[in-house]
Amino acid sequence: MSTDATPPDQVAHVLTEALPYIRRFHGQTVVVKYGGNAMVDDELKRGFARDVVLMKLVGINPVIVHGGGPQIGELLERIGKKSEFVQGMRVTDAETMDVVEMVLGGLVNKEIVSLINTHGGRAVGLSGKDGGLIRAQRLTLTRPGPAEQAPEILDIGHVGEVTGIDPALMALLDGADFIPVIAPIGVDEAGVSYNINADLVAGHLARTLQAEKLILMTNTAGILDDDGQLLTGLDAERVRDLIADGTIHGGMLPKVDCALDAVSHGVGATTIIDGRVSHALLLELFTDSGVGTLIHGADARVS
Ligand SMILES: Nc1ncnc2c1ncn2[C@@H]1O[C@H](COP(=O)(O)OP(=O)(O)O)[C@@H](O)[C@H]1O
Ligand SMILES: CC(=O)N[C@@H](CCC(=O)OP(=O)(O)O)C(=O)O
Repeated sequence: MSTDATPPDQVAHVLTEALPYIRRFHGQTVVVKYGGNAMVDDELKRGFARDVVLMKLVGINPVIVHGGGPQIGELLERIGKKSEFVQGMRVTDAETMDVVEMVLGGLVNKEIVSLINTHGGRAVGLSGKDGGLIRAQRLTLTRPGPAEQAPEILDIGHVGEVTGIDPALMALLDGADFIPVIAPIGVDEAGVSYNINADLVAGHLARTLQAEKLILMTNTAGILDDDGQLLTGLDAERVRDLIADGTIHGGMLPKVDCALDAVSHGVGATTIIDGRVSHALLLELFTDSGVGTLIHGADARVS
């Protein structure tokens, strides 16, 4: 029974609007990237956990990849270490890598697991090291050198790129109705750990699992144009134009990169949504209007 003043016909309308979406996503995998900037207040975090539990209960298979950039920055600051970024990636020396493991694999991961579990779900927290889930190698970044000289190779330490994802553990968890919550840490064959941008992990995972949808939750309404207006639907060509003219930059670049990669490799669609909006996940998945920016492939369904 509804406890607020919402008229019954509106409640009925919302539920019937959701029905075709529930049918469409039933049995499908949806990868959700929960960005550190979207984890801003306790009420929003509880709303996120409830949305994930609801997804699971209506037969969707949610897989959560979380970030935690601001949370890593906070702990580094507390121990008197400065955060430095090169091309959007955190320079990660051995000490920083320890902090990344503590914050992502420990604090943030377990907080999300605990929230989902207290709202009726069965979440399991993992980093990419568990079960060899995320294989990685050192990411090489370059900067153009002086005229006619080779590009300069930049050393940013333990920053990784995904070389492979082993879906076996995901299948096992899905089969037993658990919700995986994944910290973006990878490991190479020698057992060396890498700090990986969470958007890139989410994109790879969506591709490996052939997800129906990849949802990136961040701290803007979606992709905005130069006048600050929300762009609701973009195809690959338009995204490339927006990158070329500088409208898309900074932290939005890895998101659109992984979105384009995902939709060109079998993922139904990617949406970039505002994690600061209460129940943004439900609005995105189960309403006609959706929220945020949808990036679709050439032959994708636009919904
Ligand atoms: N065209 C754009 N539209 C919206 N945000 C953009 C755009 N280009 C760059 N950005 C920046 O990207 C940021 C989101 O990336 P980021 O800070 O890395 O978020 P997260 O922590 O969620 O991964 C926005 O807050 C904004 O500053
Ligand atoms: C290499 C690199 O930069 N890794 C990120 C990993 C966390 C992340 O991606 O968190 P958000 O999604 O909240 O930004 C970092 O250290 O901040």
